[in-house]
Amino acid sequence: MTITITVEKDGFYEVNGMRHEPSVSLYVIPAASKLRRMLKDSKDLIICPGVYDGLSARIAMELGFKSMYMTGAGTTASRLGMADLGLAQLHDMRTNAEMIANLDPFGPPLIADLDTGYGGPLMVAKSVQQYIQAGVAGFHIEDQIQNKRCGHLAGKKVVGREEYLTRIRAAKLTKDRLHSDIVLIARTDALQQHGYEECIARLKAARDIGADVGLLEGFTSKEQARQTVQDLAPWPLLLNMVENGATPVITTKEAEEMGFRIMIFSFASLAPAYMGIRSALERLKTDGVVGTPDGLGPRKLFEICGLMESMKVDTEAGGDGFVDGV
Ligand SMILES: C[C@](O)(C(=O)O)[C@H](CC(=O)O)C(=O)O
Repeated sequence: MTITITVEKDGFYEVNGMRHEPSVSLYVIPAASKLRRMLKDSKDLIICPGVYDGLSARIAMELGFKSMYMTGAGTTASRLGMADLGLAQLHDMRTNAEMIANLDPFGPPLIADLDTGYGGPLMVAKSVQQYIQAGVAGFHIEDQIQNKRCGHLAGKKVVGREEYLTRIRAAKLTKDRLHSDIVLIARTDALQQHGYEECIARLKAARDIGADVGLLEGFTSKEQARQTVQDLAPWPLLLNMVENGATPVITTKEAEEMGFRIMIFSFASLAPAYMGIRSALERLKTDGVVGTPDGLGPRKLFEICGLMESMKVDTEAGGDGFVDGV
């Protein structure tokens, strides 16, 4: 016999088509558990557009993406106005991740960049704890030195294997201590400095400590990407697709066929934001107007940012702020 239980957004659930009032809370599934289930219960590629602020996250949600990635490069660019050179610290990253992860409690789980973990084992433990408390569903932690840089720039340096594994161990112990489902993604940037074999050795060691997913940063060819999936199978791997970076363009279809389980697109919002904002400001400079298309007024933009839901919350509570609309 098959019993189909469908949990609705309001917490009511249906068993074989009959609607029931919840006697237990079925609907507050932590994002981390959601992501873990997505990894476990299906073989589908988990596609995460890179987002870097509230608006880019809202757009990803508007389009129905099932998961998102908070880019450290984008966070650094948007919050600090600086390049991805290890300048964003735990506070910058955690506050951004927390805001994005909590925009919609029923929304897509968020994977967030945790860079190097921002220090020694104690600091890694603190960082992981803060990500868990912020509602982040998964994070990657890497082996670059603290003065790190974007994984797609030359001149990267990594710490020794043992120090890297200390970071992974600190992360794993923290998530276990807090009984969190947060998905631990072990990233290595050792390819430039030490070559492919060292990357595989590092990732295998991270896997043996209990990392859930592996990430080899900056593949230089499609063959190498495919080979890594095979060399580490059946361990799930994440592919970071940065167009015009170190890796040739790999589509979601190709990544799925290669056997990757998660794919992040770090610059999916940042690069288009640059192009869009720049051309609008150019028009302003040359024509004296921004040239915003018809229909794209404040209301439309606020609707993307939850205007209707906010009005509903106020009205349901008896507020009179929106009785005459907006
Ligand atoms: C994935 C990454 O950590 C990010 O911040 O999005 C960056 C992206 C980039 O700067 O190219 C990385 O690959 O190091």
